[in-house]
Amino acid sequence: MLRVAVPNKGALAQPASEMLAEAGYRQRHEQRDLTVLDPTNNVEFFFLRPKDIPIYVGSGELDLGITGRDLARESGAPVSERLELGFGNSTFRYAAPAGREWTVGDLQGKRLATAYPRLVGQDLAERGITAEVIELDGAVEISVQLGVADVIADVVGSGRTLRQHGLVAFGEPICVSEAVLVQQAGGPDTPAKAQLAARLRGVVFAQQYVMLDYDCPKQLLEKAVDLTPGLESPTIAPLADENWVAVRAMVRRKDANSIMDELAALGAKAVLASDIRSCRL
Ligand SMILES: Nc1ncnc2c1ncn2[C@@H]1O[C@H](COP(=O)(O)OP(=O)(O)OP(=O)(O)O)[C@@H](O)[C@H]1O
Ligand SMILES: O=P(O)(O)OC[C@H]1O[C@H](OP(=O)(O)OP(=O)(O)O)[C@H](O)[C@@H]1O
Ligand SMILES: [Mg+2]
Repeated sequence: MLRVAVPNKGALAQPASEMLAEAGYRQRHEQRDLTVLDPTNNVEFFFLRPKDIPIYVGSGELDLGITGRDLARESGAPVSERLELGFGNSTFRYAAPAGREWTVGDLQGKRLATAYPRLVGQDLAERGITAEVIELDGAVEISVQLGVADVIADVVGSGRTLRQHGLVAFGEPICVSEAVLVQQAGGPDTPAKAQLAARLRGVVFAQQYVMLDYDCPKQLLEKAVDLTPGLESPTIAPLADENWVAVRAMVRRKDANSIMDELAALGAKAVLASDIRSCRL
C-alpha cells in the first residue's frame, strides 16, 4: 500500500486535497481525520503538518508527500522534488519597516525574527552576515511592532500581511516556493509512486491549459492553425456548410484570451474555451 502525506492545515491543505480528489483519490470528509484509506487505489493518506511532511518522507516511513519547497528546504530532510504542483506560490523574503531603503547588508547586527531559522541561517552565512536570529512559530510580521525584532524573514504571498504591518520586502527572495510532491532522496522508485505522480501531473497539466473550439472559414484555416497548433496538431472536423470547418486545440490558459481575440479578428466564429480536468499525454 502506497503511503502519502498531505498537509492537514494551512495554505496548502485545501488545494492539495482538491488536486488529489481531482486525480481520483479518496480524501477526508472530516477536518480532524489524520488518515484516510483509499482501498480502490491502494493508497493510505496521512494528514500531517506541512512542516513535518519532509521528515516523514525523508525517513522513508512515508513514500510521497505534498509540502512547500520552502518547508522542504527548511527541514534539511533528505527529500527530492518529484513534481511542481502549481499552487501555494510564495516567496520567502527579508522585510523591514517601510520608510527607508533597506539592503541585505543592513541585516548585520540586527535582531531578525523568522519561523525558518535554517533557511535564514544558511543565507546569512553565505553572505557573511551576522545577525541575531529569533525563532518564532508564526505571525512573524507583528514581531517588529512588538519590539522583539528589527527585521524579519517570512513567507510573502500577496504581500498584504507585510503592508498591513508597515513592512517592505528587500533583497532577492531567499526561496521561490510552491507546493511540490516530494519523495525520499535516492529512495526506490516504484510503479505505485509513479502512478500517483502521473495522475497528479495530469491534473497540473490540465490546469495549465484550456480547450479551444471554434468554427473557421476554410480559406482562413492555415492562419488559424498557426495560432492554435495544439499539442500534436489540432482536430479539424467538417461542418454541414462546406466552406467552414470546426477546429479543436489545447492552448495555454494564460494565452487563451489573447488567442481568442486574434481568432475572432481573423474571422473565426463561436470561439469557445472550456476547462480540461485531467489528461495523460
Ligand atoms: N499566503 C500564502 N500564499 C501562498 N503560499 C503560502 C501562504 N502562506 C503560506 N504559504 C505556503 O504554504 C506552505 C505551508 O505554509 P503554512 O503557513 O500553511 O504552514 P504553517 O505555517 O506550518 O501552518 P499554519 O500557518 O496553519 O500554522 C509553505 O510552503 C508556504 O510557503
Ligand atoms: O503575503 P500574504 O498573502 O499576506 O501572505 C503571507 C502570510 O501568510 C502566511 O501566514 P499564515 O496565515 O500561514 O500564518 P502564520 O504566520 O501563523 O503561519 C505567511 O506566514 C505570511 O504571514
Ligand atoms: Mg503559516
